Amino acid sequence: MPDKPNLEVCLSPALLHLFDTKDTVTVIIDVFRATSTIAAALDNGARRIVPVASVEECIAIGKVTPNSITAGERDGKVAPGLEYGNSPSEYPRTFIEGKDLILTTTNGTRLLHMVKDAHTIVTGSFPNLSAIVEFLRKEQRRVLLACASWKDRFNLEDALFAGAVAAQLKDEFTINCDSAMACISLNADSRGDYFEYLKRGAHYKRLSGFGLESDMVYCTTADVHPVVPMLKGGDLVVHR
Ligand SMILES: O=C(O)[C@H](CS(=O)(=O)O)OP(=O)(O)O
Repeated sequence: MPDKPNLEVCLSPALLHLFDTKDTVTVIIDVFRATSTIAAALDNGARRIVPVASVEECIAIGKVTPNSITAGERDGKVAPGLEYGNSPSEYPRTFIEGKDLILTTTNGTRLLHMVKDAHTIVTGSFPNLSAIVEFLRKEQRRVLLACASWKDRFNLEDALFAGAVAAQLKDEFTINCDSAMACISLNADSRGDYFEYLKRGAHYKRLSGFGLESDMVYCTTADVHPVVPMLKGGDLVVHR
């Protein structure tokens, strides 16, 4: 019987250099809120998402891209010069269908640009949890679950999502990685009530200070946007 592929979890972009991303399927995870917003916008019909590192680049690309909107935040608030923010509820089908979303965020889009040599890069969040699990199951390739964390510091929500994925795949993959095991334990501790569990987290407290509790309810609701956002030629598009 062939060996089961490895599954590992990287808990912060600051630790990424310790992992071999070559030929992996790397799942970028930024539950609050970038990868949840990406799942929402693509499932609601965005043509593509262009993830960019800086606000300046976002504005410049927006200017030359027809039917596009510029969006993103810095430190949780809409960045000056951009039209929209990083909230999944800002992108219903009635608004985003057929448009290009040029997006820059503090943590999520930064990590997307850091992974260079993966075989495939996709983005994961609770709204597309089962779609990601099914995709990884079918791919049968080495997996890195990469947490965007918060400014390089460990965060509970990305680790919990990594645990929710790893727990479902643990019999089909080899897990010889303590961070993956720790994430699986977090997932068991949560008993599937992701929102309640994450209320204790620093990121929840910071974003609720901006009145963003409803966003966090959205971002912890499983399987409402069953898409696999995949990086192709620098854009995120729905994998079909
Ligand atoms: O908008 C968000 O949810 C965060 C903002 S902050 O870094 O927590 O202030 O950005 P993201 O890149 O989506 O983590």
